[in-house]
Amino acid sequence: MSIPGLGQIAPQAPTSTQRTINLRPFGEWRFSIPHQHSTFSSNSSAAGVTVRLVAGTAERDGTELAPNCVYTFLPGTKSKLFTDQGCTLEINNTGGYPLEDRVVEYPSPEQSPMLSYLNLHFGLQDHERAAAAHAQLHPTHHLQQQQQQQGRGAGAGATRPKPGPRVLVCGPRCVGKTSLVKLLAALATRMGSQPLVANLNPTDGLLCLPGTLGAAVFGTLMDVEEPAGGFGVTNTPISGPSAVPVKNPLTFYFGREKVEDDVDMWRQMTERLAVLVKRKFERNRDVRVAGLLVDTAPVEAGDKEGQELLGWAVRQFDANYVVVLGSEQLKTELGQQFASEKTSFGEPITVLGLDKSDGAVQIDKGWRQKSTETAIKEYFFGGIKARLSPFTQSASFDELVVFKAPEEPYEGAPVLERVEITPEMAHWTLAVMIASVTDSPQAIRFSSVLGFIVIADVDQERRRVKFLSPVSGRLGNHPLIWGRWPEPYLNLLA
Ligand SMILES: Nc1ncnc2c1ncn2[C@@H]1O[C@H](COP(=O)(O)OP(=O)(O)OP(=O)(O)O)[C@@H](O)[C@H]1O
Repeated sequence: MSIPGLGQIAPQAPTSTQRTINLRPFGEWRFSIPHQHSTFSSNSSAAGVTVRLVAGTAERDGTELAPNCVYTFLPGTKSKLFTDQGCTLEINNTGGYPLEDRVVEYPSPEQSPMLSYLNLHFGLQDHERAAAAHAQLHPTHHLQQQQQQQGRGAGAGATRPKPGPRVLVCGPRCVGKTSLVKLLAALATRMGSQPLVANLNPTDGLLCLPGTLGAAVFGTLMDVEEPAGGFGVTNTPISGPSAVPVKNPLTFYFGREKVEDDVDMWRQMTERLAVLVKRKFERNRDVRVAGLLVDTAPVEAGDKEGQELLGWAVRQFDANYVVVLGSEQLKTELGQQFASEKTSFGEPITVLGLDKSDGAVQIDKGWRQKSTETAIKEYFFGGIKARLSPFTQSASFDELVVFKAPEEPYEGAPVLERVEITPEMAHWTLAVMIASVTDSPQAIRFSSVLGFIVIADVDQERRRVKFLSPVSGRLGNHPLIWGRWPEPYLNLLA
């Protein structure tokens, strides 16, 4: 018998952390697992929320989940699983993460924005097939010989081999631009294609830290588990052994958060990236035929300067499709801008408007900052699949050559200034450039990034600096660039 007030604790209903959901065709399971912060600690060793595909098909941004495999989605992931044929998913939150999720189903596929995204993919595949047929009819070596005989360089007009579709995806903030680029890249690779993907939005990094612009060939499976869904830092050779094939990005160090922070530098880097993309097209038939997908920074309707910069990018990359997500007005404005323009191959520039998914959500400043911190941590210490041990190195001030991007860019400002190491640099991430310390500041600024180090400690009296590097060995005569962003939010050695 129990005495009221002093009796036994009423038996608790067992709280199950596992549940099963069924999705109809074209349904989505949308989920968000907040970044971990000090007030929350997981009550188990589970690294995140796990999902198993029990029946049917499911994919994250175009990359399919294998049946019966357990996938772990980590804190800091905001995404969806989509099914075209219907599926059953088993979701397990043994760690008790504050998961927010919901199932979204549409009365018919026509009402899901995914249908238009898939149709875009099929349209691009047609274009790719046409480019492949063109390549078959006009083998490159023959064309190059022809150009040489005619005394024309590789840039000469109509005889150049025509690449596959070059698609620039744009739109206002957080409408799902990156998700669409990921989806199109993943679907293309599923068809055996090897498209190039370029990122012109410094707030994100493509297979690299935020603050960079870059491009990479996507010819293999993407990592569905990492928070950035295959575009993050854990998919590169620096991240060590990986179950998912790594990609080799070509990266420029912008060192600022937004395009507006240094428009002139952004233009110059975009122009150089486009030159390298075209060079890749010239040298690799498969990549050329698969074409290009370009992700861009947010631009709103009515933003004349933003649209002018989009126009610049379209011309540099010779894009023949401009996909505008989530703004009919922006689509109209860009349609007018490109109405009478043609690519260098004489193709019209087609502006397509697509609806945004209502699942694409605004990412607030705090979430972004946490994602940036996570990317930096993962770069040096690895993710859940592969832990990395960065090397702590010590050097005298005279051994490192550091350049700094000017605080506030102004017309005629030097691209870089040589600086002494100071305590102010502690905890900043510096880019290691593929250049020599004897190169000109211009050559260093526009060389590509070899990797990053983080300054751990500066001892001004002894003129020594301690830093973390993902690889052992001296930096040799590689110069370093100290950018203006991402700021040192965290002490990696704490
Ligand atoms: N259908 C969806 N369901 C759930 N989440 C989604 C969906 N589509 C996109 N998201 C998520 O919404 C967020 C914003 O999407 P995304 O990053 O693709 O937008 P964006 O337009 O590229 O953003 P930005 O303007 O910051 O570059 C991301 O976390 C993405 O994973």
